[in-house]
Amino acid sequence: MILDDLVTVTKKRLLRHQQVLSLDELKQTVAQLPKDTQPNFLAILKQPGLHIIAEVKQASPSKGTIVTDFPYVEIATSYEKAGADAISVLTEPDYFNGHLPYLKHINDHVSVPTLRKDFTIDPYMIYEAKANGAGIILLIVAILDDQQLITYRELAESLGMQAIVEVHTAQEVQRALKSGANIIGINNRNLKTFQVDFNNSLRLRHMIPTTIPVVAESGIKTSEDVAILASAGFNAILMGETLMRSQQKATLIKEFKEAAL
Ligand SMILES: O=P(O)(O)OC[C@@H](O)[C@@H](O)c1c[nH]c2ccccc12
Repeated sequence: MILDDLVTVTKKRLLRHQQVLSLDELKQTVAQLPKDTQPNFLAILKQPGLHIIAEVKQASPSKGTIVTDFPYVEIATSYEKAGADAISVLTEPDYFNGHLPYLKHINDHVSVPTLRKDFTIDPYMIYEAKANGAGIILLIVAILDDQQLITYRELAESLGMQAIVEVHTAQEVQRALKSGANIIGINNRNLKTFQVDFNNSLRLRHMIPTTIPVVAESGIKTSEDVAILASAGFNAILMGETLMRSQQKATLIKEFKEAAL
């Protein structure tokens, strides 16, 4: 199963990274950084309206290569200029063609918060996210146990970052809530089968109290989709492929912002 493979390759990569830079050394680097390097994403989400997290992604296991031309810094700056509230950057190399330095380069050129989009399975990766300028990390409930969900989120928050706790099922929503998640992302894509069901986020939204910001993720394509999610009470949408495939990314973001009003 692909999610298991992703966890396996991530574990191997983690060991390689730790051979180059130990956890202690990485922690020392992070200790030099100011806590609030990026605007607080939770505070942004708590402002009224539907916020847009625009994703920089070259490939995915379900779609293969999405774009061959990939000027990731330009893409990120055009997202920001068009009004994106945050930028998601894939850093997973084996299945998404991501690269951790992309995050650093993008952070050097934008001022909105960035999300390190990866399969976080170890505190080391949370320090890496911080060292590369991220303001947000992703915690996928399907690959973490209850204790990890708590300690990883608390670690991120102690470093001045926020965690999007990602769920796909009702049971996972319950686990996310129990862990004290401050931001929940409902993925329309089942990461085990890659099937996308746009209604998944709409079905699960009501389980989450309105005090906790909720992000709808994956398979969002049209202004109509955006309008539906806005009226269903979502605080943000996370959009990747639709924007990556568009020749007019900025226009599209502006259209989506209009549709959300
Ligand atoms: O490209 P889409 O369908 O707009 O989806 C974006 C985002 O939701 C998706 O990339 C994603 C959601 N959760 C993830 C976890 C890992 C990797 C990728 C993802």
